[in-house]
Amino acid sequence: MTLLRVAVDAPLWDALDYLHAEPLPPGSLVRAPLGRQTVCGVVLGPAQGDSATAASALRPLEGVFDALPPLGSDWLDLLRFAAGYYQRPLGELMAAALPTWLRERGAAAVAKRVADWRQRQAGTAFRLTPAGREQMPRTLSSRHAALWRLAGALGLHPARPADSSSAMDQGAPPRLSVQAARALHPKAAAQLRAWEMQGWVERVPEPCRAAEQPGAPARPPVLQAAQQAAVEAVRAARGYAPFLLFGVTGSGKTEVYLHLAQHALARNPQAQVLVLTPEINLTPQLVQRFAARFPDAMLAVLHSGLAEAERFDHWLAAHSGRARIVLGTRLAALASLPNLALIVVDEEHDASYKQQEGARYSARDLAVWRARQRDIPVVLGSATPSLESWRAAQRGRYRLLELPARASGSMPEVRLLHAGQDPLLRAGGLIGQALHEAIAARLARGEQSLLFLNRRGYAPVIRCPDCGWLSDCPHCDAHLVYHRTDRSLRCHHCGHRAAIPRACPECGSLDLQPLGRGTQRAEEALAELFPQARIARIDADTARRKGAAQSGFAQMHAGEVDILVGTQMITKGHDFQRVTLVAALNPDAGLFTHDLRAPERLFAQLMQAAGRAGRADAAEGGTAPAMLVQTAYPEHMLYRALVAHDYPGFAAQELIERRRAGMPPFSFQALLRAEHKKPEVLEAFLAQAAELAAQPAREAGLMVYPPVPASLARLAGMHRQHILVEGPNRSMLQDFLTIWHSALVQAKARVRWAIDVDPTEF
Ligand SMILES: Nc1ncnc2c1ncn2[C@@H]1O[C@H](COP(=O)(O)OP(=O)(O)OP(=O)(O)O)[C@@H](O)[C@H]1O
Ligand SMILES: [Zn+2]
Repeated sequence: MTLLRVAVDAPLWDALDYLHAEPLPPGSLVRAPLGRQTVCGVVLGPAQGDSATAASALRPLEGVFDALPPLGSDWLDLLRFAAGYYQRPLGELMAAALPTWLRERGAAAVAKRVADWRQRQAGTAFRLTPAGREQMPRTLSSRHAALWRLAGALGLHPARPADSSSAMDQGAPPRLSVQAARALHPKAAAQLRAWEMQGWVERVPEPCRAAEQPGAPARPPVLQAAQQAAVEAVRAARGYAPFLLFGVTGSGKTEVYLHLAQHALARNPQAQVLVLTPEINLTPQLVQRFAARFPDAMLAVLHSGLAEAERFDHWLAAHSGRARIVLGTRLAALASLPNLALIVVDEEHDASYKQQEGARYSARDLAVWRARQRDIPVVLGSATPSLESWRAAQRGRYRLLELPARASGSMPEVRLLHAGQDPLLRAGGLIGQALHEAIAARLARGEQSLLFLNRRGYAPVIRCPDCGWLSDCPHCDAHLVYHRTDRSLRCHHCGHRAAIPRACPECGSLDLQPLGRGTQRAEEALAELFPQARIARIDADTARRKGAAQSGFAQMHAGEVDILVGTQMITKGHDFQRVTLVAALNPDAGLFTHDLRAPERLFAQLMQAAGRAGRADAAEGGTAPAMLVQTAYPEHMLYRALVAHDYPGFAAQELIERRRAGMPPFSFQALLRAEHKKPEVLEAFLAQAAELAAQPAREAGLMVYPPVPASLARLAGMHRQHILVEGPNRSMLQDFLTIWHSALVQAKARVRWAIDVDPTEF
């Protein structure tokens, strides 16, 4: 028997020791007993002989996932680093990094699925060989209808052998999956095997793919000079090299990623490329573009929207090294990728890269850490970089690559519509005079408009005009939002639902009124103003139905929608070809909050939204692309920078403010977040926490602020407060956190608390 140290899938601060018949290499995945359960675990190495566990309490492992290759030492180091940096238990990071399906299964079930997966990968798709292309036509005649169709599906057109030098010949031959072949003829699989024996077709791995199938292999466009320079700079880099690709919307950043991936894959036949994207379901085009460009590379996608078993398959494709391209959301930053050679972080500024519960890691920051660890290039791309990355580029820590112009089409002209001077808006309308006219002009020319506002539902609150009663959530410091479609009131924070009262619960008045506006109300207003228009709405409500958002976007791309209205979901990533008008209905709320990142977010969102207009070269007689912003503050610096499409100007201003206030990126922060049902218990804990922090903070030269309520001070019945710690130096902050954290653990408080390093929400 040997003793092994194992990190288990449980929120424990220490790894545990287990007995096993023979030594196992570090990284081995195992199943280990823990209390009355068994959990997934990862072997860290032999036990150190310092186990707190008494020899009599040592237990043997329950099973070893020997169907899976062990996780690499680089992966273990990544998890250890992340656990240490974010002050979280290793087990919690494992839970974030490993697919749930794996964590919940025994060794036998996993072995079976791995075997099935290997079999599926062994080749269930066929494609023509050069010999088949030449010889097969001689044996086929159109009278054998089934064979004829099968050959046609493989890309061979036997009727016209003379054509073989034309277009068909140049791209990769289409692959035909056995499944698709069977749909043509029940005996198609046997026929394909017979052709395989003749050497006319060959098996190709059927890659893990997202649901959408690639179109014909698309020919890459010739890169423009700025794109070419960016590609060359990254290609020329050796070892760790972080780049910030600052490219305006539509400048062809994705095209740069595709070329970089191509070079990385060509340079090394094992190389894997990791591409992170904020929300994969909103950017299916990205998956399609990669799948189409690399028809022969296995592509895996990793995001939380996959069915659990499916996510395991994709994880396995990455972990086994078979997947050459891995596209995923933030959780993919923690994927096991043994041959990682290049990392791309698309829309690197996006807030969704920061995990906001459990292990609160930043996928972007971990991506950069991984690149350094693996000694490879990492490309952070954005039209509106985070101020952290922008400053890193200014200081020369990241190399700045610029794409200053659109690859096609032109940037929309941004116009600020003064809400205070618009008669329709002043009368309480949602669509002002100028916007009304602009939409009408688009409708007349068959062009599309995209309108967004940041509130879903019908109205953000119901109000009683007689006594001032508001529809508040009983569990949160938030209003219940009125949803007209199912006549409900809903809390967007805790999910609480209530029926709309017939009369005011306070004074009995029957005159309850919706206050403010949400997407449903905007949709209704548009339908009244433009009865002939085809209007679609996409927001978190309509997207709840699986595939609904995708089909909404597909209709938009297909030109079946005239006006798309929605939340910020519709402003991201899509390469719309017919949109010539984008409008922000009411963005002002983002200007005045005490969240230091609110202006940065609002600016990025408006720039992204502007980026959806004018992407194709204007049609003959078409309207010039425009973005309209309805605002009561047209003089605001943020809007002025937007009009000038001036991210660098905006960033310079914001950085001046941040430096003056001593805020990130000029300082480093951590939050102690705490919550409890009883405010007095919460306050006592935070007073104790502040006391524990005082001395080590003084020694490290850090500032500890007094406890303050979170911006949502009560959520689902819990009172929430936090303590902010700030200092000029990351490693001092880290050292302090380690001390403070263990003091807090020892305090054994009854309060739920967590440390959030580099917090982005307050
Ligand atoms: N070199 C090129 N020549 C012609 N067209 C190009 C070129 N590069 C990109 N395009 C086209 O320009 C459009 C915008 O490119 P792409 O989607 O890569 O830009 P992006 O910077 O990633 O956009 P965004 O940030 O707005 O999502 C696409 O339709 C793309 O096919
Ligand atoms: Zn609530």
